[in-house]
Amino acid sequence: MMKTVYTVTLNPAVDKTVTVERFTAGELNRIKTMRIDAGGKGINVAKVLHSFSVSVVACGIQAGHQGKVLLDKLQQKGIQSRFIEAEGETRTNLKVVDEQSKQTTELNEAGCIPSKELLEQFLARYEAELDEASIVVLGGSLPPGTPMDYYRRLIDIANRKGVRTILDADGEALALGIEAVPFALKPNIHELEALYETKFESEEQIIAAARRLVNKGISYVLVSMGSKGSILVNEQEVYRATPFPITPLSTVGAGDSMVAAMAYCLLHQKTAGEIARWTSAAGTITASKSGTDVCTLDQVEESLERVKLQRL
Ligand SMILES: Nc1ncnc2c1ncn2[C@@H]1O[C@H](COP(=O)(O)OP(=O)(O)OP(=O)(O)O)[C@@H](O)[C@H]1O
Ligand SMILES: O=P(O)(O)OC[C@@]1(O)O[C@H](CO)[C@@H](O)[C@@H]1O
Repeated sequence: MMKTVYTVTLNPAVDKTVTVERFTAGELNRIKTMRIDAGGKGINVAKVLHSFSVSVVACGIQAGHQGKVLLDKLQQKGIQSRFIEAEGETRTNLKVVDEQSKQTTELNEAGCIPSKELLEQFLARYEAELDEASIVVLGGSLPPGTPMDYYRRLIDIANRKGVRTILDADGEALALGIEAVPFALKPNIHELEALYETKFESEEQIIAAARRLVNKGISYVLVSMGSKGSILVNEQEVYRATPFPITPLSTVGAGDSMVAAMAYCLLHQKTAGEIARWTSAAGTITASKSGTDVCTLDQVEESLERVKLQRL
């Protein structure tokens, strides 16, 4: 059985992570350390899956010098990539880590604008290559000018071919993507609130919102809630996973590690309870690492029992 995971990152980034002692808006902040990583949600998922020894292909759109930097970084890690080249320049996203508060401030560029022809070319290539995939992960913002229903189209194609999809997006791209009924969704709490234009006052409300999505035919909805952990809902079950204590170094990519762990669990036919545990362990370990550095399989396996899992 084919076990390759395709990750789609239409708007990737070179992530520049800097640390400052104490970030103060409106003042001069001296940088203490700096690192560059290949970034973008699908790319981060590919990094985790590659380190889990899963066959993975990172696809998407790249451009210019920064696009080459990104491809070089993937190559150095041994990650197979199939990116279409656009005009312009792949964006650089700045992540400022405050050493004292342990908070990360993110400044994400909009990204380069792919032409209509290039977007059509990507769709055609995606459709042709999908025959090799067993799971497709669609993650992150759409590049400026991309039709908001682009994820819906990508999910429609995958559904027609019987390939399971995991969607991690926000705003209108998420809302329209849901219409195509992806196999799984990983919204964070803010994305879920924005989707239903509400502020959740209780866990029951979060579960009810996730259930509405499951009732549309989505098999798994995994809601991540930062240090508060996550809630996994499927047709029969609801789980709450509470992470073990960590010192967060950079939470960038923590959600992507959860998505990667979900893909890993689906490939290995794990139960809903196991998915809740694995995804929580993966996200938590990545949150304890610097830059866009991600969890390893050994670290996740060693921490599984430290996740507090409750069936609700
Ligand atoms: N401060 C923290 N302490 C412990 N675990 C954390 C912390 N922050 C994040 N995590 C872990 O990471 C997971 C994902 O976090 P979050 O909900 O912030 O994801 P996200 O918003 O999708 O992140 P991103 O988009 O940056 O990848 C959480 O469910 C939790 O397991
Ligand atoms: O601007 P988007 O596409 O929503 O998010 C992009 C991004 O913030 O997401 C990843 C972390 O999840 C980073 O590697 C990257 O910079």
